[in-house]
Amino acid sequence: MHIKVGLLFSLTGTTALTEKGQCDAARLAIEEGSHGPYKIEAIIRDICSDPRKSAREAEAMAQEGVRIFIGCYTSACRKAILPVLEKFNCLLVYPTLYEGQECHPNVIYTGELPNQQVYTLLDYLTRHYGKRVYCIGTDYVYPRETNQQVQSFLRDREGAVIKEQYVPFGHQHFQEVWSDILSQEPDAIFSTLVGKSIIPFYRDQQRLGTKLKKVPIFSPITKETELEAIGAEYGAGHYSSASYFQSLPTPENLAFIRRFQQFTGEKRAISSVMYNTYLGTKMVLDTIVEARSTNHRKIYEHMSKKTFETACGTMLVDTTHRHLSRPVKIGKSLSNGQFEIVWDSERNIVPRPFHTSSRTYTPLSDVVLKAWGNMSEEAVVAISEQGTVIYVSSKAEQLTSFAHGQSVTPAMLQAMHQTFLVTPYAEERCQIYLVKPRMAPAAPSPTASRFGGIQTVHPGYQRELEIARIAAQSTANVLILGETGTGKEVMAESIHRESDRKNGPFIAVNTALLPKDLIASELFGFVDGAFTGAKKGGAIGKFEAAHNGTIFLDEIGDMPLELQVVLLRVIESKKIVRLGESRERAINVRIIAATNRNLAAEMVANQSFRPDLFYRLNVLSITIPSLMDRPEDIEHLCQELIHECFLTYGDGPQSFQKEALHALVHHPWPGNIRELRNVIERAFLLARQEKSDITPEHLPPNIRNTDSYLQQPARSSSLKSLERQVIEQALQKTKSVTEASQFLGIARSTLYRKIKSYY
Ligand SMILES: Nc1ncnc2c1ncn2[C@@H]1O[C@H](COP(=O)(O)OP(=O)(O)OP(=O)(O)O)[C@@H](O)[C@H]1O
Repeated sequence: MHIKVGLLFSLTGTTALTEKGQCDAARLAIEEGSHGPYKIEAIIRDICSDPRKSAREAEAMAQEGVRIFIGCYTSACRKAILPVLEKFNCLLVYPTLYEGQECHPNVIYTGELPNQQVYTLLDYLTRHYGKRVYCIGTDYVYPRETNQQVQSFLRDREGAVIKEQYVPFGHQHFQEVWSDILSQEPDAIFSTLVGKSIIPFYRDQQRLGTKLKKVPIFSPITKETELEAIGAEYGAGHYSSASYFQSLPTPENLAFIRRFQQFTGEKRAISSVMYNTYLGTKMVLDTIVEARSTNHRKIYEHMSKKTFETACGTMLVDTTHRHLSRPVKIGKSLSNGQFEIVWDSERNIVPRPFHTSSRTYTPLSDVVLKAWGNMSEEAVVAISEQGTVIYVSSKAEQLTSFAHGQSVTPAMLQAMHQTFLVTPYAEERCQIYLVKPRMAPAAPSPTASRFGGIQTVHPGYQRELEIARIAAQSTANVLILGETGTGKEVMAESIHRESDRKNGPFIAVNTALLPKDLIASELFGFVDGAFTGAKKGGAIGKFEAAHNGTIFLDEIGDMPLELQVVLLRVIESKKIVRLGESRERAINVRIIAATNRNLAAEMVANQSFRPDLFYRLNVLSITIPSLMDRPEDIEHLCQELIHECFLTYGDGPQSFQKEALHALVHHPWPGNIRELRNVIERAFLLARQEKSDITPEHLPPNIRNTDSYLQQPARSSSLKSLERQVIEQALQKTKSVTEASQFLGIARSTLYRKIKSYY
């Protein structure tokens, strides 16, 4: 089958300097590929850097049956052909770095986006040269849009664009611009000049003397091809960023350079726009062969499931944004026209075509991180997408020796994970790590505290057990707080068993599991005919059933408001009224309530819990720490749980292999003891069948491999949840919203708004 591919490049015109090389790169990909049953014919049209000509040529080619286009260097040319792509159902491979803000269903973008290229460059610039930047660009959409992002990036880092200057396409005289730059004394220049203007701009700097030479030019555009045109001696000492540089020493790149130079018969410079064009053409042609289709939707569907091994690392098409997730490097130009790599992301940077703010945190988030860093037992480190430390708490500084502004390599991260217990929080533009020293798992020691069925060596939890002991000796209502699966019900039952009521009933009710309209009848009972469907003869409720004993109200935060009023009355009057009856019945019941939510914060946020009921229940409050916060308890819990399994099943393993226990102790256990229990029971049954001890092979892979942290999902997915935890802690530690807002260092109104957004 014959497929015509339209190559839309400027072979004349101001941007021909860059686009000729792109055209050659596309031709190489077409020539050297093996295209199965397809014969690929390249049709080349010179679009002369002219948007109207681009649209005319594209339309004419589409009428001749072209459905795949490659090229359109400037955004103006790309935008001009979009209606043609839509009209004829065509696909454009757009292989050029650009300003983003687009995700067109007929385009696949294989050039770099500002978040991949410009932010990395600016990050490097501000770290090495300063924060006052002079922007110079050609007057069209790419430079203007990009400079808005530069403005925002610098503003977020207390820097500034001291001037934005634009010149028309093809502008050649830069003396005035340079004297202006000289008078402004910037720390660096950010250039988005394209085409022929680049040559005099760089040359004039050299000519105008040594003072100017000291100001480095950072440009996403000026690469090997442009340096070749400028003259390498004029272009040394400046910076650019991209996935690809000709100087990359990978075998794939060396082979690519050889093939390219053989193909063109010239020993000429190769730059990233050329490689991105080669890559985009190859990706689309390989996909056409695989998908057996030239339909743009099918091509994208196939492409977005694949990874592509390239001369600069593995890349993949982002399934939502049609751009490439890619590694990025920063190069400093040398006097031989090549770039020395001075920074490498060493991992892919995901594409974010739509610019919001480059800022990693909102001001509140900064405060939250600081508050978290100050009050938490954990050390806190935040690392930007570009691999720079953007926040490090003082604890983290001591523990990890990371410093603010430092570049962190994957090897350094790996070392951190191996040395410490690390919980990663994936944030949109950064990773936050909560870091703790790995504690040697302590066997229950003489210092272990026991209360009912609970044993702990964790000092914080031991203090909570003291409160539980006081609760057992009193009749006060108790509120138990803790994440799901931490053992709130076990705690409630232990209080009951240790109290004078131990011979009375212990009745547990999970309000969240009851249908809303049945909670009242379940709790307070009902008489014959009280409501449609009511059981004949009526029934007593849980309160009456718990008479002279304890009622455990789990998930109390889910109780509807109207029932909270009734519960409050019951607590105050110590009497209940069955549904359908007016007679009051005296009851003697101790109430223990539990929740994994923050009732105090919910009261403030949306009044979904009555403060008077909260204070009635919260006479004594016990907080159960999550298992992640008390790893020293895990080993004895494992021993207890395996023993329990042994008693249940009558035979089976009674111990763990050392490696298995090590893996269990070092897992973060987001599901707490409930998850630990399930894992141990499963491992017990597998080992029992093999008549062996529990070994790592009996554990699920994510637990077995303690170093598999890179694959582990972050325990919490967003900074928002971290922020929420900090705010909840602040509300718990303080007596009012005003005090909490002072503690956090934010306005009271901001705190109210934040709380409202969580619930
Ligand atoms: N100290 C403990 N020793 C052994 N097993 C425990 C202990 N604490 C809790 N468990 C077990 O962990 C599981 C969860 O406990 P429990 O139901 O008390 O947690 P919870 O905090 O009330 O959970 P949820 O919030 O989901 O209601 C149960 O299987 C329980 O037997």
